[in-house]
Amino acid sequence: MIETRDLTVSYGGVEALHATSLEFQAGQVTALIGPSGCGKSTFLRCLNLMNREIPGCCVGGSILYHGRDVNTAKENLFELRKSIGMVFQQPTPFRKSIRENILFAPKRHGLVAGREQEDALVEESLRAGALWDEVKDKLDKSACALSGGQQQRLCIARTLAMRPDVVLFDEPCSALDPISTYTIEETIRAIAERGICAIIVTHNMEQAARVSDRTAFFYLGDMVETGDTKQIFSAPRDARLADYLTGRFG
Ligand SMILES: Nc1ncnc2c1ncn2[C@@H]1O[C@H](COP(=O)(O)OP(=O)(O)OP(=O)(O)O)[C@@H](O)[C@H]1O
Repeated sequence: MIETRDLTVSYGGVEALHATSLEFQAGQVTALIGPSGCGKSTFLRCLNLMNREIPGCCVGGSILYHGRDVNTAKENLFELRKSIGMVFQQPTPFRKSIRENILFAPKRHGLVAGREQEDALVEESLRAGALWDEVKDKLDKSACALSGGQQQRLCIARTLAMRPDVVLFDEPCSALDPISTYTIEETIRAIAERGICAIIVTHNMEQAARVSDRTAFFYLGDMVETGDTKQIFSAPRDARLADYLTGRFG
């Protein structure tokens, strides 16, 4: 679905991510793990070309999305981000109603026409975000009145409303309590079961083990080891990964 080849990122001429080649499949969750500052978020942000908006940031190498290199100046970001959605660490609802949060991007892209289609998309997206039952009677209320966990699920639902085939999660649970975290992990699994490629940056090793099929470990700007999550956690090959998993650093 999406693949990087020799991807590098530098900020102001200093390389923060060294040549990284990784592949991500449809229907799988991949966790990106590693100590603070190792380049996980930098890597994730490349996949929907977000680093491009950071002054002084330079991205080299290839990002193949359905086999097409999107790391080119002519790539249409508006179109690309329709299919590669992103959920951030802090929930970022718009200051609008729950319903308008869901419909904002689909309307801009002309994906819905008429009340019937809008209602169907709102319900489908909120169900996929595991939020429908809690909000179905207050769709016109402000999204900002929801709890933090509900806001994050709304942001997931809003992303899914665009029917993306890749969803990037940058530490989506770090601001949430354990129950909200559990619900979001279940939602991420359900998203992958629908065939979406989900990629999650997390500091929480238990979360990576629970939620992901595959894991990639980053260290000081290098992608050091990748493999099936079970293997990574039970039989790490690289000594730095083994140390990280046993809490010797990070
Ligand atoms: N906008 C930026 N400008 C300059 N340097 C940056 C920027 N963003 C990240 N960096 C640098 O790139 C390196 C990797 O940072 P990045 O945020 O990708 O790491 P991370 O593994 O996601 O860390 P954390 O887990 O703490 O979020 C760090 O040295 C960081 O200082």
